[in-house]
Amino acid sequence: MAITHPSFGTLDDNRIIFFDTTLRDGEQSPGFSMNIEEKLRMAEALTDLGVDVIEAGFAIASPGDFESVQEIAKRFAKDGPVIASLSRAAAADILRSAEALKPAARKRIHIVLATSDLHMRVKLRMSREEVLEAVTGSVTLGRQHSDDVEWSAEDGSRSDPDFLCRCVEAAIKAGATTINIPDTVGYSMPEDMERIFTDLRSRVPGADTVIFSAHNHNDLGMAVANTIAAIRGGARQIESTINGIGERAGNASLEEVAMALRTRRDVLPFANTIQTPKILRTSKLLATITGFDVQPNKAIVGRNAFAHESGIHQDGVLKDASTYEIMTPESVGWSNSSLVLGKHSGRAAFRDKLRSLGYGEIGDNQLNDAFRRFKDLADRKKVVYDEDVAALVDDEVVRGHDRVKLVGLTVATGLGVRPMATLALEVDGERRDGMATGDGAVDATFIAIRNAFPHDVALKLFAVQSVTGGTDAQARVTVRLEEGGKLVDGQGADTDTIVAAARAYVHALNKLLVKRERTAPAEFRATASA
Ligand SMILES: CC(=O)SCCNC(=O)CCNC(=O)[C@H](O)C(C)(C)COP(=O)(O)OP(=O)(O)OC[C@H]1O[C@@H](n2cnc3c(N)ncnc32)[C@H](O)[C@@H]1OP(=O)(O)O
Ligand SMILES: CC(C)C(=O)C(=O)O
Ligand SMILES: [Mg+2]
Repeated sequence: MAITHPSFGTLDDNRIIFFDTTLRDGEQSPGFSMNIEEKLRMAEALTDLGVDVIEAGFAIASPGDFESVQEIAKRFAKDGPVIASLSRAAAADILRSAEALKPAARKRIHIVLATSDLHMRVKLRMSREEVLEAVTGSVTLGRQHSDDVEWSAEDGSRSDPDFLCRCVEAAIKAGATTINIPDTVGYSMPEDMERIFTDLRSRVPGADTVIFSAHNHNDLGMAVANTIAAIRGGARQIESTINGIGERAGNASLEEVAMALRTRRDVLPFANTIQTPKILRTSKLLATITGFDVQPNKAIVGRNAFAHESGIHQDGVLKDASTYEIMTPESVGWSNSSLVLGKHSGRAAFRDKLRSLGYGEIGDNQLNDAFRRFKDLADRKKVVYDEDVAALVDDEVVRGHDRVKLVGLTVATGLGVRPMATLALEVDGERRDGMATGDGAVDATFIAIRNAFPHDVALKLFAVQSVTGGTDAQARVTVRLEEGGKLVDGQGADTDTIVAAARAYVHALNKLLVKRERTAPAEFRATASA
């Protein structure tokens, strides 16, 4: 049966709404925080990917979160996806979300309140009656600020079914237009999930006037299976994240749900707006921004997702790829461009490669900067692989607003020699030089950065990965810095591991500066500096 929704109009019963929470639940995982520019970049990529709703943040959580939601709302002031902000069942939270969302063309206030006996007793210290009153009060207030209100029953899957029905009924009566039943701690089995939605839809008065939504966590590795089960039970909105990032073991991964729906249309006859060929580049952009690659065997976007090494499989794939591939690599964005890039390639080939990798919308300035860096890389590397190009362009996009830039680095090192680094930074346009010796070339480089731009932080993680194979491969370095309990990750890629390390450190430093500014009291924010 078709349903009418304030943000989407009339929706066919087989239409699945993709609600992306990479920027909210995804960002809640340690080390995954993003600055405003990075969130805007991700929001644009998610829009390009075709998601229906972007949960941009939790407006009351910090001044920075408020600003991120507001900036994303401004970016989509004329059209675009529905922009959502999370709120507890508290007036201050709801008003803060409403304020941040004001500029958006389409907005959603998302209100959450736990309904399981455990959470109500231990965490909220509220009785069932108090929770019911809070559902009614908060959703009523939400509706005074937006036609589109989502109500979530935190820990819904572990809640008493009868009480959950009463809460959902109260939320619908107060005007909620989407009802989300999260499996907050990833406890459910698929059959539980299907039953929860079937029961609610058959038992709650008014259930046929709202959209039911599933939000599954992956603590037992069931998030995607549970999401599919929820759809079978009647959920028509699914909440997921790119690469499955999120609290603890993460959320259902958007790319896995989208490809399950596409690949198994025979048993899942549903429609959605996800442009699956854009999946890989969105996944890679997130990995570049956060500094965390997915594991090689990750479904859909892992390096090995379409790789075949054993002879029998290779023989099969050579005869007909469908013997061992249930979807084509191109359908999720792995390149099918036959052009091999190298030092003799020009702008046309570079642009073609970017298009085939899904970077259709890149601006001229970014293209020119990326092309310059590509030429520089091609001088040092025989073949520039797709992964190299993606690392290089994403690096360019992510670094666009940095206050501190690495402009020069020389390192002298060797057997029996104390390594020495000499470097130049540009800080807000002003050149600063630094020089230092250290226990190793990386140590010397990091001390030289601190000499050029004094700051007091702790290095918590230093990790090196190779972007492709071979001795001329680019190294991708991740650096985690800590300041006053705040953690940030920076990333850098280069054929020279020390240069990649310096880039990663400087990237982390820039994130820290943004974080410092975002959390400083308003009167200090204009003047905050290192
Ligand atoms: C399942 C989820 O993912 S929910 C979203 C989780 N995300 C986050 O928490 C990230 C952002 N959070 C924050 O920045 C902070 O926790 C804030 C700003 C929201 C609140 O900070 P504080 O005021 O210092 O409270 P603190 O975090 O210590 O405790 C949470 C309080 O909210 C209450 N609370 C928790 N959930 C809800 C809710 N849904 N509705 C109303 N109150 C709630 C708790 O009972 C607790 O209240 P108490 O201090 O009276 O015991
Ligand atoms: C805020 C809610 C939807 C949530 O993230 C959860 O319960 O996991
Ligand atoms: Mg969650």
